[in-house]
Amino acid sequence: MTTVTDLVPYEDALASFDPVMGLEVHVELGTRTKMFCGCATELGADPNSQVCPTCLGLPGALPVVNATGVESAVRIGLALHCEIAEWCRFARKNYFYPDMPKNFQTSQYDEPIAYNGYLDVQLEDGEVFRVEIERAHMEEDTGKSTHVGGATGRIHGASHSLLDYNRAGIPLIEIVTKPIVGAGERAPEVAKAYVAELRELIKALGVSEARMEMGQMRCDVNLSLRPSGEERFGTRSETKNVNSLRSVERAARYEIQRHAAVLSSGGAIVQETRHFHEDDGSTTSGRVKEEAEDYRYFPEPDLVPVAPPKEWVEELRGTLPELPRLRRNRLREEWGITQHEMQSVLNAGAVDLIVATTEAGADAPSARKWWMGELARRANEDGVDLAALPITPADVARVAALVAEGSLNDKLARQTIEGVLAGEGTPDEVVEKRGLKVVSDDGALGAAVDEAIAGNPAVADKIRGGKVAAAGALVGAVMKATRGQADAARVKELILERLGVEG
Ligand SMILES: Nc1ncnc2c1ncn2[C@@H]1O[C@H](COP(=O)(O)OP(=O)(O)OP(=O)(O)O)[C@@H](O)[C@H]1O
Ligand SMILES: [Mg+2]
Ligand SMILES: [Mg+2]
Repeated sequence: MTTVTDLVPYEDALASFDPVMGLEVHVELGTRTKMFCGCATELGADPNSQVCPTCLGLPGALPVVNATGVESAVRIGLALHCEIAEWCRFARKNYFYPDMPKNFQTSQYDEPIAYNGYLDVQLEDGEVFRVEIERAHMEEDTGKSTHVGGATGRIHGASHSLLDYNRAGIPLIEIVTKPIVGAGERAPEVAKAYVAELRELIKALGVSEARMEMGQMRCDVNLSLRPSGEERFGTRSETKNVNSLRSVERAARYEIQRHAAVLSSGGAIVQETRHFHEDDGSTTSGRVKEEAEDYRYFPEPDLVPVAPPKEWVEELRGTLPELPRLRRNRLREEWGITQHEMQSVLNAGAVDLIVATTEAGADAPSARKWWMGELARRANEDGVDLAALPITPADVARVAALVAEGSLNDKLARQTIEGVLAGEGTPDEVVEKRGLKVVSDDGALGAAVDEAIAGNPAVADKIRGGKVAAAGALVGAVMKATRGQADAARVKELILERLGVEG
């Protein structure tokens, strides 16, 4: 399948070379309609059911700019601390590719809507690394080709290519970094952290769900090496459409090792696009890359220039949410957890759920405990996102409240959650229907306690002799006999009372 390429061990590559990276991230905006026409953007529609003369580039069709698309672009630019152009145009980027029905992509070239910004990213050890942003510009997505037939199902060897233009014309924002220098051996980690932070930012802005696995956000990883101490950049390779955080990190790492192998053996890097392969983490050659002039960029004659009024831009600046990194650090302190624990919460997609649960009245440790424990396990088992589980933060807060007031113990609380997930109703309804209340009534517990003492005379003697810790075994026996519904603390008190021992 993939051609085997010599690689230099990672540490050796870094001993002789300094990596330079450039990340281009494409984000599909969640607008209702396409960037230049009124076609719907919903996913999953029948192929070629969401197309019109404009997005198919038929002669005589005229595009119109999607105002929400521009607003999203400005908000992204502002959140990235960019300057916003007072006046800018779209440009035609001309190239032939079957998934691009117009034979050009409407993009922006030397007049991007946002430029000169930065995004601070936090690395695993807590250090903050600033990634400078060159520009964020508006453009449109291409269609989708599927290669079928033949032996491999890949483009080479397939007998047919099927084209679906539903995606053609969906608004994209392309965010391009300046060359990232000075990351050294941490370049792959920086790349991953940058894309992760950008994704959080995009989600916080509400402009896209930014689901990488669905292609709503994808990253091109440009990478070159220069001999340590050298000023001039080396020739870059560009690994296209990397679609997970882990893959971004792996692609950068692989390219560092591959470039080092080529350069160390006296070879030269070809400026080309490359494809990343999830299975073995390798990249293979794509096409030799056009230079900008090959695209014959020129200003789009069919679209008016975009001139965002200053007051409007300032108004949008006022609506920006708290930056995700700062919000995470604030919550981390409020919840009293480590950076590492916060990372797990983030990875689980649980930040907002925990916040909502605390807002519904739970304390942060309980909210975190349920979402990161029982519920994370369930989501994992069912292969769904935590947020997709059929339980609300208010439900979780109610369970936590029942535990806090002593009506439920841990085990019963888990059964209550199980009932809610099974669609049996609200936590109170589940408790009622399943009869899950903790039994703390002495009358009801007394018999079980007596039985436990009678059934374990040796343990009872130990306790009488002063070994209070041994009471745990008897508590366990009572819990078992009452199918977990006894109030464990009260049971222990009763046992000690019965045996005439001070607690
Ligand atoms: N020698 C280099 N080594 C590593 N990164 C580089 C180098 N030169 C430029 N870059 C980075 O590579 C990226 C290039 O993206 P850009 O969109 O500007 O151009 P492109 O890749 O030629 O165009 P396209 O949008 O068609 O892919 C930028 O992030 C830039 O900072
Ligand atoms: Mg680019
Ligand atoms: Mg590029």
